[in-house]
Amino acid sequence: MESWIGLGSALGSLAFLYPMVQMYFPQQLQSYLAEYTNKLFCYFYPYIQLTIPEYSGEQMSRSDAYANVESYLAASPSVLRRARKLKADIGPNSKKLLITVGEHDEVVDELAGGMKVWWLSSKEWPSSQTITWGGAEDERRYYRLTFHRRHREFVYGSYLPRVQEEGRAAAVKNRQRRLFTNNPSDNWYGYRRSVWSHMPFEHPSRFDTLAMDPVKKQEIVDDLIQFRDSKEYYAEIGKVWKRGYLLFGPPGTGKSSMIAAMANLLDYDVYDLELTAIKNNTELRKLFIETTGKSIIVIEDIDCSLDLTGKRNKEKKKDDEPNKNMPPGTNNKEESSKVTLSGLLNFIDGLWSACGGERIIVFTTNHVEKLDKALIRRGRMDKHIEMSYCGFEAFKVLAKNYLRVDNHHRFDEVRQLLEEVRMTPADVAENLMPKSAGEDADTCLERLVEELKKAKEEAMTAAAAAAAAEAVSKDGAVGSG
Ligand SMILES: Nc1ncnc2c1ncn2[C@@H]1O[C@H](COP(=O)(O)OP(=O)(O)OP(=O)(O)O)[C@@H](O)[C@H]1O
Ligand SMILES: [Mg+2]
Repeated sequence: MESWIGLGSALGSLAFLYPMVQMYFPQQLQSYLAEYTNKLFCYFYPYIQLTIPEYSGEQMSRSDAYANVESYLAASPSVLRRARKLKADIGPNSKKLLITVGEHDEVVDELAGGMKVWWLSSKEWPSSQTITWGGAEDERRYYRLTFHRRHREFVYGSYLPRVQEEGRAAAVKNRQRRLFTNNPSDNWYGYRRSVWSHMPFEHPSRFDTLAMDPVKKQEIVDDLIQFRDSKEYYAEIGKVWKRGYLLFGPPGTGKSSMIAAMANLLDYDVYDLELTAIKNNTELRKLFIETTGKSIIVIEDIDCSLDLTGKRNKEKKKDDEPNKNMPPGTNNKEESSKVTLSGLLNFIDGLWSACGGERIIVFTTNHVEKLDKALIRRGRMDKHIEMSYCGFEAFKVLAKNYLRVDNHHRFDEVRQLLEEVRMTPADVAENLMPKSAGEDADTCLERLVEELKKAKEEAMTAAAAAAAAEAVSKDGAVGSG
């Protein structure tokens, strides 16, 4: 079988005769010759060759199809075993060494039913003497797939889509996850500028280290996994494959930690969207379009983002009034963000998210009551999660995590106090963390109990003071009445 392919290549190399044919034969004879040579070629050579170049399109950007084949071959041990030349590289977004078929080598992929296809990894240099930036980009790498004509339907309809899908999945598994932050729009244009900056995402938070009610936690984990695995379901019901989460609660209750745990669970990238750095809805749209699938788009402290809440609207009105401290002619309106509620709603709704699926959008806030109802209605923010003060179950997770203890004689006391006092998981965690090598679980739990008692006393004193103030104001009201 391989000898047929060799023959094909040999016949292909007869192409050098073509200029001679052009020179000595009239036009019509030339086309006859071309047609019959082609027929003769097909008669002797029943194989089809399909080339997937590394760079394609007007922008000459790296082709996803090429990258997927590369990952597919790297993830197929039976194919790789037959390679004589291998190459190893850490790709732009990968965290592991990718070992795949080296250049000028050909491997065979044996499929069910004794069917075979051949992958050649190769490269060529452009014939024209054009000058380009950088040396390596001059080489044009490509994969060439060879298969028998009679397998054409199978290759186009099943094999190639499978190669792409498996390659993509392997690349996702191997990729270094990233944390993106939006650049100010003044930096968006020019050589190699981009709307997002990124760094490796290496936050250690996981669901098993997250302190919260275990039933609630399990419900969230199930919901996320259900979302991740529901590609077909979303397509079936005609819904964009996205889900919105609203995390609300006081500072230090684990909202940001929960987002990191979500990203780690699902293996998604995180886009941290700073709304105040965005000038208008058009910029917001551009940012969204430039996000990729398998990602969590986060807007932290949404109540502090301009124009979205009642309070901010009032502040905006104040901004619109002329500022006496600014020179005449300058407009402080320009300084304020013009991202509007409707812009943000469009951003979350189907309109712009139609450009791709598998995205989770998370808003966090300390003041859920301040948010516009339109923003957080179901369908936009599908799941509302309250992160609250530390309960006993949440404390047990922290004790296990920070002190490696499942049980302790102090636990009953802690349970009692946590029912009476409100303390955030961040504060509980801080008290549980050993401050020196000599501190053991006893010391840390004792410190926590002391702090809880202190907080209880403070709360009682504050309550008594508030009651006294109320009594005074009531007396005053009665007296004046
Ligand atoms: N529920 C929790 N489980 C485990 N650790 C927590 C939890 N809540 C807070 N912490 C600890 O406290 C620190 C601060 O928590 P985090 O940043 O997640 O709070 P937050 O709710 O996002 O606060 P803010 O509203 O101020 O942004 C974390 O680094 C983590 O160590
Ligand atoms: Mg936070």
